Amino acid sequence: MTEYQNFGVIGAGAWGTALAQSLATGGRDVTLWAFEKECVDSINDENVNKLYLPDARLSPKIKATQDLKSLTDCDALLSVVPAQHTRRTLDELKGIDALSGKPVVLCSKGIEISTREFMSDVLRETLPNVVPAVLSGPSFAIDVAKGLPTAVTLACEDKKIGEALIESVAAPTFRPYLSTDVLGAEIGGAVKNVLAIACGMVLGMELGRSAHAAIIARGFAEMRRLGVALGCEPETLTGLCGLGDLVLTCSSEQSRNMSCGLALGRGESLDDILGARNSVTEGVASAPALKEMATKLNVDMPISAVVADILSGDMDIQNALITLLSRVHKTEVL
Ligand SMILES: NC(=O)C1=CN([C@@H]2O[C@H](COP(=O)(O)OP(=O)(O)OC[C@H]3O[C@@H](n4cnc5c(N)ncnc54)[C@H](O)[C@@H]3O)[C@@H](O)[C@H]2O)C=CC1
Ligand SMILES: O=C(CO)COP(=O)(O)O
Repeated sequence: MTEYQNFGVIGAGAWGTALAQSLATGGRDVTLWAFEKECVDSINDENVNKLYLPDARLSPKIKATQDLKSLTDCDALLSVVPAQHTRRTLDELKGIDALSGKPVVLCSKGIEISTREFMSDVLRETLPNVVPAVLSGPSFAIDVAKGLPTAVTLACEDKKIGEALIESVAAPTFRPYLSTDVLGAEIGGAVKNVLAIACGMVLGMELGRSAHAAIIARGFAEMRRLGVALGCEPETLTGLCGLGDLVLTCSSEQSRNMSCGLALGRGESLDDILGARNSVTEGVASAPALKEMATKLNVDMPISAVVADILSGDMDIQNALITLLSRVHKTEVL
C-alpha cells in the first residue's frame, strides 16, 4: 500500500499546528501554511506557534510557509482553516494540475454560512479533481500536540486511499478509524459545536447536570435526524466523529463552543465573548446555517434552532428553556 510521506497542512491555527506535530511525530515531512507571518516566523525560528498553540514544543521537521501554492508538491493535503475562510483559501489552489488525484483531508468542523454547505461541498466546487476525505472526532489540539492518546474517524469514499491515509496519519498516540461516510463525519463535527453552545448555556445558567445530560441526549437525536435526512449512514454518528465528539465538546470548558455558551449563560454578551478571543468559535457561524438547513429539510432540531435564535438576538436566553419545555409531549424518538 502506498503511504503518503509529504504532507501539506493548510492552516496554522491550534488544530493545524497540532496535526502537523502529530504527523511529524509519526515520521512524516510536513509543510505548514500559515495565514499570519508571525506564525511562520515563530514556528521556523523557535519551534513554537506563539499565536495559536504557545504551550506546545514543535518538531523542527515542521516547515512553515506563507506560500500556499508550494504545498501542491506534497503527496496529500490537510485543510484546517476555519469553515468561513475555507473557500477563499482553497480557491487560490484552483486549476493546479499537480493536485489532481491527490487526497485533501478536511479537518475543519463547520458549515459555510453563505451557502449552507459542508466543507466537502466547498472542496468539490473549488478543487473538483482532488479526492475528498474528512478527519473528525474528539480531539483537543493541545492534547494531540502533547501526544496524549486520541482516536478519530477518517472518512474517504475511496477505500484504498482511505486505508493509505490511515496508515500515513497514524502516530503512536494518534489512532484514526476508517470510514467511507464522508458526509456523516462532517455532520457530527458541525452539529456538535452548536449543541456544545447549548450545553454551556445550561451550565452557565446553573440549570444542573440533569438538564445538561438531557441536552446531550436530545441533541444527539437532532444530529441523527439531520444525518438521516441528508443521507448519511446513521451509525457513523454513533462513532467518534458524532457521539464521541459531542460528549467531549459538551462536557469540557476547554471547548471554545462550550465556554462561549457558558459565558452567555452567565450573562456576558456575545460581542464581548468573541472580542476577547483570537480563536474561532465555529458553532456561532454554523448555528444559523444549521437552523436554515433544518427548516428547508423539514427536520425537527429545536435545540439548535434555539441556539441560533439566542445568538442572533431574536430570543432572550431566559425564554429559551420555556420555549423548549413548552413543546408538546411526544414519544422519545431518535
Ligand atoms: N482547536 C481544536 O482543538 C480543534 C479545532 N478543530 C477545527 O479546526 C478548524 C480550525 O480551528 P483552529 O485550528 O482551532 O483555529 P484557531 O482558532 O486556533 O485559529 C484561527 C485560525 O483562523 C485562521 N484565519 C484567520 N483569518 C483567516 C483568513 N482570513 N483566511 C484564512 N485563515 C484565517 C488563522 O490563521 C488560524 O489558523 C475549526 O474548524 C475547528 O472547529 C477541530 C478539532 C480540534
Ligand atoms: O472540535 C473540538 C474537539 O474535538 C474542539 O472544540 P472547540 O472548537 O469547541 O474548542
